[in-house]
Amino acid sequence: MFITNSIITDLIALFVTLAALFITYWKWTYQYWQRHNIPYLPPQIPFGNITSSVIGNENLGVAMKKIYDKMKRNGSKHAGIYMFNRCVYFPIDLDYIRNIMTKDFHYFVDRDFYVNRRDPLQAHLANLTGSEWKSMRTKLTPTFTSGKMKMMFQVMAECQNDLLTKMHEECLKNKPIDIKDVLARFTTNIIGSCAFGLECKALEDEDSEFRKYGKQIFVETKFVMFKRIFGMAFPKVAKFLNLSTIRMDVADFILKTVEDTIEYREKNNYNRNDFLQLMMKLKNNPSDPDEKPLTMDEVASQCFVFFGAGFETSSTLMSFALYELAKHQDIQEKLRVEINSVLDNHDKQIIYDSIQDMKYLSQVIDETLRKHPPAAFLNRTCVKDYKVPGEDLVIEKGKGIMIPVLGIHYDEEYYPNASQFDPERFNDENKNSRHNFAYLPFGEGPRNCIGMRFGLLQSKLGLVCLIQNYKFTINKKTQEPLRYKQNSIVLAAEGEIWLNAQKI
Ligand code: HEM
Repeated sequence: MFITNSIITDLIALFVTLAALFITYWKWTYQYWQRHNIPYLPPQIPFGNITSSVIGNENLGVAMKKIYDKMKRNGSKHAGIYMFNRCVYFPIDLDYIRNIMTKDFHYFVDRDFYVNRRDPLQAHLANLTGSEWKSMRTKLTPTFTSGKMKMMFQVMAECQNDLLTKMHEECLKNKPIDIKDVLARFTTNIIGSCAFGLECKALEDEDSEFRKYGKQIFVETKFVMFKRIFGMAFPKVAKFLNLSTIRMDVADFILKTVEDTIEYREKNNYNRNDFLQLMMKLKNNPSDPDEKPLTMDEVASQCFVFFGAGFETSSTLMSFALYELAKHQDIQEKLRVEINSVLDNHDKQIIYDSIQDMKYLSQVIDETLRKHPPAAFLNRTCVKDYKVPGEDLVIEKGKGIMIPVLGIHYDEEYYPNASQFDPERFNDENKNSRHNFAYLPFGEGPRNCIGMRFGLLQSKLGLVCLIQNYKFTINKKTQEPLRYKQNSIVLAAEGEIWLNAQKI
């Protein structure tokens, strides 16, 4: 049934009508924050306030920092942004952020990421929501106490010999070192050993499967990044389209590794005090008889997130720390003096207690995480209508919340001369004089990073071992000023960090 005599004219008319409807609907959506009298920045159809990240070359965390800077300059305590046509609440005042992450946490229990639960390995702690998350978090928390960390330290420490051997080989080549790659191999070995009792051989073997698949988890194509952002903006459409954001070959590898290791342990009655053993207990005989045992997919999902979250964030932290230390030789030397003097008091042994005694090392790490937080933003979903205290605003159930970590970490009000690397910002006096929520590298509240102690410990171990033995300088292959990669979940340097290392 044609309206005109030409099918082409009819199709054009249909297209124009649909485009007009789409634009009208989008424009109407883009009045949401104005209707609620909340400060906002003018959005652009169709990507809203994230055009630079979707089609440009800008990391999403950096885009959020720019929004933070503008809104803060305007004196706003909070704002509203648009991701495609999704309305997202953007708190700026640190007390508002504290309320969301801790005091009123029960309104904001879930994250605001798109998850396709039909994909394998997606039932992990970081993705779970509501009561499923709470129950899993309670089960996994005992794995990460300081007592457990102290116990695991010996296993971690054994991995430093392979790190030093690798560094020795790299130095013999007389070429710049891609330090992130070396350190990601080191943390892959640690997490493989501490979590699964496996020797990953990522430092020794250039083609180690763990390194190959580990890398795949974080190498994001533009298309996968687009699907992630699209899924955040349109979770229902993404679910309907069954959009997948996981690499099936990586999922198959992890699933098979976990299945084989569990089978071996069960057949041989082999017990090891590690993360996998705890998972096996939750699968076979949970302590509470009313508790549903974990399925193999659930067990493998937790292993997957611990593996992924465990090696990439810490190796990123160490790489940025070495970058800053290479740029600031005085700070590098001061750290080396502390390391040598503490180790002298511990028979030159890098043990758990000696690492705890290194105060300046903690400051260097804190300052690195301030300047280069691996998670440049955090997010939450509002799970029931929430009245913002002191404001005439109710955040409706289902709305997303974006917490601009990178923006806060560079706010001159909290960190004067913020682009300067200065570990003294984290001495006791300066630390105590700042608002607690001005520093969020591990998130905050009940949903903060469960592996924080583990991540800090392995990063400290790696830095102590390297700074004690090598002097680092920047190689000119490093692209400066440093820019962050666009298609990367964890903040990473564009073009990698290339260092020269000289044996001491
Ligand atoms: C320097 C190292 C690390 C950094 C900077 C880091 C950072 C973070 C951040 C920012 C979050 C989100 C917190 C929030 O939303 O409030 C997070 C969550 C998480 N991290 Fe880490 N992380 C690190 C190391 C680790 C390690 C070593 C593991 C595991 C072995 C781990 C496992 C997790 C898990 C499972 C979650 C989700 C927690 C939940 O939803 O309950 N992380 N991490």
